Amino acid sequence: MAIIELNNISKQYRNADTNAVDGVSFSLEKGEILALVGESGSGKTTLLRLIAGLEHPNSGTIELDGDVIVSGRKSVPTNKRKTGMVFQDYALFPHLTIFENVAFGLKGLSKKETEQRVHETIQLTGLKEDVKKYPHQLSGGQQQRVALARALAPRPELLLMDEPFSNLDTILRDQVREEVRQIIKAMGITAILVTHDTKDAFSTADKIAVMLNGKLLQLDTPDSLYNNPNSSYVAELFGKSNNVVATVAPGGFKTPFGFVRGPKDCPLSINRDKVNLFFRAEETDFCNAEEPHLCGMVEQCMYLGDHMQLKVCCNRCNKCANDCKGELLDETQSILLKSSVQTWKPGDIVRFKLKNFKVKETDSE
Ligand SMILES: Nc1ncnc2c1ncn2[C@@H]1O[C@H](COP(=O)(O)OP(=O)(O)OP(=O)(O)O)[C@@H](O)[C@H]1O
Repeated sequence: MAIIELNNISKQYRNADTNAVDGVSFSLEKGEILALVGESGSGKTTLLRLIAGLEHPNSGTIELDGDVIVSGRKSVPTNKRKTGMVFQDYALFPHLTIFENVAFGLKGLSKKETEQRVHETIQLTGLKEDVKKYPHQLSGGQQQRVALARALAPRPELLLMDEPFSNLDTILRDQVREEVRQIIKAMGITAILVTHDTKDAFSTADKIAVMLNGKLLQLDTPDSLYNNPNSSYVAELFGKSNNVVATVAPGGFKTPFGFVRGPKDCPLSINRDKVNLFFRAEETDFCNAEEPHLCGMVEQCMYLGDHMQLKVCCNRCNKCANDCKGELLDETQSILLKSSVQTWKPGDIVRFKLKNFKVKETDSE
């Protein structure tokens, strides 16, 4: 059953020319974690605030746990929505202890019930030793957990988190992401987190929604978004990708880098001469001149720690046995390859094959 359902939600701020959120619809099942990703100004925070009740949309409806909470002028107040919120700066009360911070949102419970609920939540979030401390006595990661515990203590149906990891350093961030996911999953709560960091999204969420200019471009599992992006914008957001223009030929495709044999399940009912071959930098293998291969020339090398990223242009010299010279469609095309060997230099000839690629009739943008 859907816990949250948005239908055609739009929001235009006063004096703005365009919608900050533009016709967004999606639903989430109980227990799912969704990450909203997108560049700055794409509308992520506005969407979260609309769900929380901190903003009201110009149009559209929102249902939470089967109840309509937003429709026309109807807007269930924030404190009556079964949502919990974790803010980017945690927004803890500095003069209250951790216990008091976590207890803050608990209304209508007896003293005993409050104590029990706070202790249960604190236990889950691993803060048992810290209940009597004040926020400034805790590390960033611990404060993050207090903010999470405070949002979770009232047992919301939906947890909303705005850039929850952005104040943490890289090492702590990896650890806290994992902890947060485990806590949310252990409680079976549905959650939406806003982030501009795709690593946050990949490591924490079950589904990812990509936003641009207020619109939802694609909502899918991390795997589908990575392997089947519906636009070059989404593809680029999740890692370096290549989109090579190719000519359809018997048995495959002619590209500026050589001939690519068509996969068995390739949609060769393609009704046009030119297509795009989409593949990621890591979906290639280097090979030698004796086996069928594509080739190009290294134009630029970039050291990236454990690997090197090569910018490869089409090979305009005659050193390679692979006859790609006759098939040049667009000599200006270049691709990115990833190599664990770090000895490449500009001008080197690269021979490679595609382990995997997708044929796209047109780029959907
Ligand atoms: N209170 C406001 N009044 C007017 N315009 C606003 C307001 N809040 C946001 N906007 C505008 O709405 C658009 C979406 O902003 P929003 O903060 O939702 O994007 P975002 O994706 O969360 O960005 P960021 O990652 O930088 O936080 C932007 O153009 C922003 O300038």
